[in-house]
Amino acid sequence: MKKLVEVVGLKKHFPISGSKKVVQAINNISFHVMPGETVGLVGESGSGKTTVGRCLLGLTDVTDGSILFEDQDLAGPKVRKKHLGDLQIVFQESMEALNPRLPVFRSVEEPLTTLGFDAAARAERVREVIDRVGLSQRLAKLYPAELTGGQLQRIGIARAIVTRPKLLVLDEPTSMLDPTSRADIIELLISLQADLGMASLFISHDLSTLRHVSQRVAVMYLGMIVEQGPAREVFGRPRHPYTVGLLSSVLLPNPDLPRPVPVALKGEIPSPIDLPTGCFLASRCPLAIEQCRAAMPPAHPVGEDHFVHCIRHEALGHSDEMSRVFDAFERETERILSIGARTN
Ligand SMILES: Nc1ncnc2c1ncn2[C@@H]1O[C@H](COP(=O)(O)OP(=O)(O)OP(=O)(O)O)[C@@H](O)[C@H]1O
Repeated sequence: MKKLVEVVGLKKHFPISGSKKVVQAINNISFHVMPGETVGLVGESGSGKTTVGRCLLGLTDVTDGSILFEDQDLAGPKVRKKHLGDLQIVFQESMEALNPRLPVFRSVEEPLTTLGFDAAARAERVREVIDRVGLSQRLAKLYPAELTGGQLQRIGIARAIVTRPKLLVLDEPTSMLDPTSRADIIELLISLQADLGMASLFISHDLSTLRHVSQRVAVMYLGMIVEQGPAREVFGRPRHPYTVGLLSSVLLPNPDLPRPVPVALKGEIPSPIDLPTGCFLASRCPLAIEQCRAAMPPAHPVGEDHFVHCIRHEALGHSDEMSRVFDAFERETERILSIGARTN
């Protein structure tokens, strides 16, 4: 099957005013999204997830590399224009994407106006998507300030799907919501995707949500993808010390879960302005050896469609301790996601 989106060697560096240095937000990443699939992009705050989404949408220019959509480079203005309605984004807070002075249906129809739809076609599409996201038509006449967080997020989703996109970028779409609204929105997104056949890039630092929604997942650290592969493999048998550390840290607040964690990352995250040579994780990784500090590790295949940038991935092994941690992670995921089901 043809790839829907292919990102090749993407770099994004932000200049710092009054300095020759730059913020190295994205450092040579490559990944793809197949039609209809959900790819999860996970990483701690500042790892570059939002910047990847913004580059895809053309909201920020890229420093190097290319983004292909159905084999065409989006860098060409004509190609970007041709695919304007094909790529859409849902932000963490839809309030920011909506005009506070307009009833929300006007914000939902805006992307159609840009695409040149006439008033009657716009009205029909808006009615259709308001229904589809589970809101009453009455609510669409209200102003953003009159809606709850969950309703606003549904409006943000309606606005994004109104052009019938092939790729939806979801940038932390549930992180500002209470647990019940969060579970509802996740279920809505899953059902929309099944009905409309859209692909999505689901950006989140919430591993439990990503485990639930993604078919494949890419783990970011300091602007690099350190591990990518099928979600069940990456979450069930992670092969990069950073992924193991990230999963272990989710479980730490719960005293009933196993410890000590299999990989405890030490120290501070290096600054994206002064990145170290070699592996960016070396200063924090308990498995690091001299060679890790000498050169950036290339991608090692560790399974079908599963890669890690780590020369020590074999040393990670797969202990009983680690299995218990990941079983506990699965149970924690089920528990969190069942909250919405129970309260509905
Ligand atoms: N406009 C900008 N100018 C300068 N630096 C920026 C800009 N936007 C992002 N950055 C920097 O780029 C890096 C990546 O930021 P980004 O927001 O993409 O990370 P993130 O993983 O999405 O984090 P979060 O989960 O907190 O949103 C950070 O160091 C951030 O400070």
